[in-house]
Amino acid sequence: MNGVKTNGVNGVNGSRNRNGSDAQRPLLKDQKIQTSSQASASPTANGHSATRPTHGRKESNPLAPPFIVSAPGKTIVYGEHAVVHGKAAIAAAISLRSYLLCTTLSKSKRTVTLRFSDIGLEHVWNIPDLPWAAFQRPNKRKRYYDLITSLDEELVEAMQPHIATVSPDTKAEKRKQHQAAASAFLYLFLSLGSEHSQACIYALRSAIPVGVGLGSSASVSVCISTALLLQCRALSGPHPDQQSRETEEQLERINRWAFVGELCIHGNPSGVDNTVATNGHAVLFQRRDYSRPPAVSILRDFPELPLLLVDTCQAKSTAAEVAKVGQLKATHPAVTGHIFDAIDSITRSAHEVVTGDDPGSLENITHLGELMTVNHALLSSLGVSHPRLERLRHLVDESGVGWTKLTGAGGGGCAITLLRPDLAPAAGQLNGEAAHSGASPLLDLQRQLEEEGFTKYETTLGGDGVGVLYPAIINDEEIEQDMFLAAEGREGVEELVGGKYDREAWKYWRP
Ligand SMILES: Nc1ncnc2c1ncn2[C@@H]1O[C@H](COP(=O)(O)OP(=O)(O)O)[C@@H](O)[C@H]1O
Ligand SMILES: C[C@@](O)(CCOP(=O)(O)O)CC(=O)O
Repeated sequence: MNGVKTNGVNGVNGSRNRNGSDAQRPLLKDQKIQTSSQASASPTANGHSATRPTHGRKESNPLAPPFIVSAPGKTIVYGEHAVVHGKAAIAAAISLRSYLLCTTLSKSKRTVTLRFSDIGLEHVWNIPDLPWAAFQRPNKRKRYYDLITSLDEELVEAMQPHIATVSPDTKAEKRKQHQAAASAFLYLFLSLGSEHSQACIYALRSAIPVGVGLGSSASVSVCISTALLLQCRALSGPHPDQQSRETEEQLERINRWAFVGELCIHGNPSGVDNTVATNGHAVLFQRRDYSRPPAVSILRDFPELPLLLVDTCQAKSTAAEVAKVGQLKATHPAVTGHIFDAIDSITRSAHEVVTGDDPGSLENITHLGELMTVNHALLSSLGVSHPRLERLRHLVDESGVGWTKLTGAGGGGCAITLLRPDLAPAAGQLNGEAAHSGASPLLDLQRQLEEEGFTKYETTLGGDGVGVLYPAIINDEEIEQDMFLAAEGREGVEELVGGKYDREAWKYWRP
């Protein structure tokens, strides 16, 4: 693993691997790790960088210790769907995250394993059996810094027999979910790795509910992209004294490959989800031309809006909702064009407010709230609402606590409600004790939502993008795969990976 500094941590030398697993021991504290410039000395078989010893005897080549990468989910505040058609959107990272634990195996092993236990996916591929020849043909081979804007159909086809064997006996819907995640992984593994790639187990846990519009797929894609780029030594850092420009470059590299993962999972993504999952905070995002990088402005000072995030618990498919809007556009180009333009104006008006003075004033929140109401109505006119979303909106409207819109693809999934500041508890209190005591229209609403089977998610907006825990050690203890996979629910995973107790251990690329 290149350029990733050991934390000099506590426990790097003395870490305990409690099940004596196949994983290699972590690097020693003072062991030198290659930097990317050193690594670029000679290309490997896959065209990636690596150093070659200059003397006759081979240097020992310790395998990487287990490490974890993590990325947040997101909520689209304004502009979903229109963003697929070249308009602007604002999205913010949420505090729910995915975690990918990568355990390199000894050299005698030649397998790559996915253990994505949230969705019940377990799969093993034999590395030598994978279609390397197709991916490494001179006109097909991709470099880690390439910008890829569409999948190569021939490569997708070459990969197909290896995807068809993923969960063949599960129900169609589940199989689709498994094969989508497996495709994202395999396309990136084949693009960034080689037949000499080290055997590794990739174990995934996510606190982000799957397929409810909170960007679970983008978060997973960012984790996969980061892990594979780290393993092929195409990233430097993250470390705190890294220069801004270099940091931005690493994030850009991660984001480009995460977009490829998103292409595998839902066909026609705008890229806004993976961009916010990579960079964190909030973003103003627009992709006018799919052959070029999108225009992205990171909103680091995105206000702490008092938001309620509610799940209709109605399953939806991003791919299906995006396709539905695409179909409407094909049939009614002028009408949908006007709707997209109106959504674009909403996003721009909201951007002015959130980047202006005092975005949290009653007047500005009212402005933002009214924009949400109109944005929802326009999404509804595109056909991506759902009776459950309309019921939710109706309940919120009746309670008078704020303004609601669907977030993400719609067709079910989640909605966000911006709370009136004169009625809402302070943002920090929204999810805590204060939200459960006393009588208020907000509490009444929350009770009613519960009664009708809606689920509230506790989250804050903004926060860091992709992060790395290298090695996977928290408070002097190595995080073991079995424990990680068995951790109970979101709290169990978060407690294990130590976000709360050992914040220093996690490193982020912060430009
Ligand atoms: N925890 C997870 N483990 C494995 N795969 C996941 C996980 N979360 C999401 N995915 C992948 O992402 C897909 C969901 O993507 P999508 O329908 O776009 O939902 P969302 O709105 O949450 O992004 C799943 O079918 C699966 O392939
Ligand atoms: C509908 C869309 O704008 C957002 C989809 O978000 P999600 O997959 O529902 O989290 C699609 C996209 O931007 O790729």
